[in-house]
Amino acid sequence: MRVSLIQIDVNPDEPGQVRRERVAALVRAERGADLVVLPELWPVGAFAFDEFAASAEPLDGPTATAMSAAARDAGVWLHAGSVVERGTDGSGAEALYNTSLLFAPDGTLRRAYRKIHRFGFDKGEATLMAAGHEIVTEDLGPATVGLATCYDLRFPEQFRLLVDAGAELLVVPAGWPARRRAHWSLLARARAVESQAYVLACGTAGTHAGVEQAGYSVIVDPWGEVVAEAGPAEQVLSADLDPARVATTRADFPVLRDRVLGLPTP
Ligand SMILES: NC(=O)CCC(=O)C(=O)O
Repeated sequence: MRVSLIQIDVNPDEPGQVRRERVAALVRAERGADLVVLPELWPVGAFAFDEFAASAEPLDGPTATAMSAAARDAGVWLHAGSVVERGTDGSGAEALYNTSLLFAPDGTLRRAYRKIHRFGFDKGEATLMAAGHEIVTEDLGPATVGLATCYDLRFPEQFRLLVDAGAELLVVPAGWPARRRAHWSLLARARAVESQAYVLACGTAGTHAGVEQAGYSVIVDPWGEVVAEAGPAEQVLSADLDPARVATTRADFPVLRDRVLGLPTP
């Protein structure tokens, strides 16, 4: 199974429509891959909080439309990273979500995942966006993917639920800052080891809203070994994966079988 992670440089001087067209061309160039992955909030920048509202779009907005066409033209599954989604909350009030979009090779939007853990504590994304509540997986044929976004990487309980739902490839688009790059690399490997699954962690490059991005997108195998790692700049990171290794790793070293569910709380 061929996967390509496109680590996009989010440059605030590049107009949104220009970036969409540029990224669509990069996706089309990955014809032959099975799965292409883009980072978190690449149309606006994960830390460009002041621009979230203005850049918000519905699930059939300009980014989704461009990415649907690119997936279809390339004939690939496309995890198009995330967009600021303009949606509604449970009461029908308008709300923004950090929503990842997964397109099938025919261009249909197959899954939308609203980020569960919002970053920023009491500011930024955590106050501007509403939280998702749904664990999302999708069977791509060669493997089942489980979706998480950036800060979710710090919450192993979400990854347990993804594994329970059948995930073999954990796809994590991100806009991770350079100053916490060590956490990014460590957590990507930790989630792979504990899940005995591939982790495809795709970040951004460049600096936006004064926040230097880490880059260093990484593909980790079910044993926790790094299969491929990007540098700090814009880059396409590709690798051939063997999804059967998930089952063999879990069978040969069956730690997931030894989980004790329902441990008593202190
Ligand atoms: N966009 C994010 O979720 C940033 C997460 C982050 O910076 C961190 O977990 O550290």
